[in-house]
Amino acid sequence: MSILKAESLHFAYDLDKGKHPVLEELSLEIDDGEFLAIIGPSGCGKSTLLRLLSGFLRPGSGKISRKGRDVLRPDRAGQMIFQDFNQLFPWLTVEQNILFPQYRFLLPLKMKAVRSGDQSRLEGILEVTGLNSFRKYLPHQLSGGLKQRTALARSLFADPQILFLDEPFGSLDAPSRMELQNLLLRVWKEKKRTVLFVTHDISEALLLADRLLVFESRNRRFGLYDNPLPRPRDRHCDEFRKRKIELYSLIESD
Ligand SMILES: Nc1ncnc2c1ncn2[C@@H]1O[C@H](COP(=O)(O)OP(=O)(O)OP(=O)(O)O)[C@@H](O)[C@H]1O
Repeated sequence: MSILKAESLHFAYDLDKGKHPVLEELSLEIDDGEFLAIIGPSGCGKSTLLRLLSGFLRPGSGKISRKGRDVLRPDRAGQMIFQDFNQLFPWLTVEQNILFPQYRFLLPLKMKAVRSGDQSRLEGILEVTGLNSFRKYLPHQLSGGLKQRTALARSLFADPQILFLDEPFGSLDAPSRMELQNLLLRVWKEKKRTVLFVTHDISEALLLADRLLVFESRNRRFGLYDNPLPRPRDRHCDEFRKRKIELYSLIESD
């Protein structure tokens, strides 16, 4: 069943010297529980598309709907995570950061104010994201990988239908990146959420996604491709390498 639908999207940024067109005639339907990666060269419009689909931007023309209802603004059904390590509140601990979106009216946030249902959900999320022993840490005491884990945990706590991830692991070193890729896959399988994932990294897209939206060049062409690789995926096998080369040639074919 489809959870998110974009129909004939057009989008241009307004600049002093006129319009800067980014997307033209983009239509897309995303299934509930699907993992879609969005890839393409720098500046092709990946983040813009994610911001449109999540309601942070409005299209110039065309329509976006979630389960049949127009998407007119961001809401809790969709949670966004960015590449930036500084998306946490520096004065709140890991667990307070996770709780904050639901308890922001209760500042200063006392843990005893947390409802028991939320407390057990928090424990589950700290467990699945491996953050239990860091729950009392402040963001400045965390590595980049732990900060991104906390951002993911916070998004999960809001219990979204869709996770919008904009290069969330882009600033991490290779081992932390692999660790978080595995964590995301685990969470995706366990929680059965829809994931839209922007990345520069073709291997990362092939490793994670069911389907890929590939901006093939800077002139606003795109294609949708199923990822036939069976899970769990091995990035060193011949089939993986072959698909990677095919995708590279699509992106560079301009
Ligand atoms: N707020 C803005 N105002 C004007 N132009 C913008 C704005 N944000 C992005 N752009 C331009 O729109 C185009 C698409 O940007 P976008 O960030 O969506 O691309 P991207 O594919 O995500 O790039 P990258 O991979 O480098 O992050 C680029 O040419 C960019 O310079």
